[in-house]
Amino acid sequence: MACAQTGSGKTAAFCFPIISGIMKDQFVQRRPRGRVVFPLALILSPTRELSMQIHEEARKFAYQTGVKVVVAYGGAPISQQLRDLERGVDILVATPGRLVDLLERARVSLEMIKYLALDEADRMLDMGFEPQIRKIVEQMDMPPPGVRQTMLFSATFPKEIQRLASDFLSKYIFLAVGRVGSSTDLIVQRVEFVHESDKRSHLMDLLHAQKANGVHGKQSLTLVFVETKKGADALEHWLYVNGFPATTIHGDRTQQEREHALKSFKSGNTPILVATDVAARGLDIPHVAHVVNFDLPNDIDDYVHRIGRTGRAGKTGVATAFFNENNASLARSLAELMQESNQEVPAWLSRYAARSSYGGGKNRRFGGGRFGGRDIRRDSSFNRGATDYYSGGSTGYVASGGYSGGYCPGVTSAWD
Ligand SMILES: Nc1ncnc2c1ncn2[C@@H]1O[C@H](COP(=O)(O)OP(=O)(O)OP(=O)(O)O)[C@@H](O)[C@H]1O
Repeated sequence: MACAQTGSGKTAAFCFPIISGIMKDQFVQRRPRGRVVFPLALILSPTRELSMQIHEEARKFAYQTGVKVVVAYGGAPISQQLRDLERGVDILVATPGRLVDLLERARVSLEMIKYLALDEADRMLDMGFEPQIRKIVEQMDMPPPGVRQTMLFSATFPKEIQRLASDFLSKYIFLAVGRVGSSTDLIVQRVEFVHESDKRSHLMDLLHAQKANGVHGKQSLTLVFVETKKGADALEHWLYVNGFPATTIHGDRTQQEREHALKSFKSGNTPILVATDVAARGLDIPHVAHVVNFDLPNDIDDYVHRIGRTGRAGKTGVATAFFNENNASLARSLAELMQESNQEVPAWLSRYAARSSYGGGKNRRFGGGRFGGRDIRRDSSFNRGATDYYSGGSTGYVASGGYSGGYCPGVTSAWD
């Protein structure tokens, strides 16, 4: 179970060990049985675009190794994906829905899986995805934990989800770089008080100011997050008629439209992308200079992922949030997060924070101890072998700004 801030390079952190493991152990690739294929590794991610991105990265990393990487995701014709699978697959990158489809059609068997990676693991295991993940991991033919190696990666890891995740692991190591759920201080975070009715004109002011400062165009893209699909379409249209070429990505658009929008944004043809949370996690788009939370999410972890679309791989970025009374339940967690990453917290936000209590909205990570920012096995309420795990007197678990890990006795850490 591994946590590190957005943009810090988690994709490589799970891809390299998988590729290297496959090469080193020289697993005998099982020949397809009829039309069934037997991948050795499975990487699951919550969105189609993220699966595509991981596939592209993994293919680069596997260049000339002979390790074959194939992707399968929904919304695209299955026939091409089946043909790709038939050409051979060592690592399968997939979204859960399409994978279940392939398993039910008996075109993929998980019998030979040695490595299972869940990217954005907390999202994969929250309400929406848990049944599909359980089906894939526990009810098909995948080898049990211990026989396969399971890796869970995310920048955030709420307690409850850590608990759930432990079902898929045996004697696991918890690794955290920095504080779990924190945002990188490469991102300058600004929060502005904007009434609902003023949001559009405020956004327009921001965009005009950006333009005046030369921060506009191909080299400095702006990503605007809104709450609803309808809201995304409406804002895109409004921006367009007001002279700011924009495009949009959300769940009601066809996959082709989504891919086209992303391409147009990446290339700078439409330097503004209006998106729902479907674009919040994992997407690595160079030159995103500004993330605007036009509508703030209810969950602070979602905020962390959204702003993490900028300030990646050592680059700096800016994130602006429009806050008003409707977001009061987020005030406390937002103020704490900002403080933690050395940001200036406006006095009015601190006042909101002082008035509100934890547990508002869907602030899962405040379900108990602050930030859920550590290995839950250290909590006395979690008894499943907790003492055994730590009787080795290992190191601290999550140290702010440093590396830390919790180990089972006899397990060596990557940092030793
Ligand atoms: N060692 C490295 N040196 C330079 N760039 C790197 C290195 N490792 C990763 N990168 C680059 O950093 C960027 C961010 O990596 P990646 O997308 O894996 O982040 P992440 O930690 O998965 O973020 P998120 O939590 O948002 O999914 C990518 O463009 C990647 O190519």
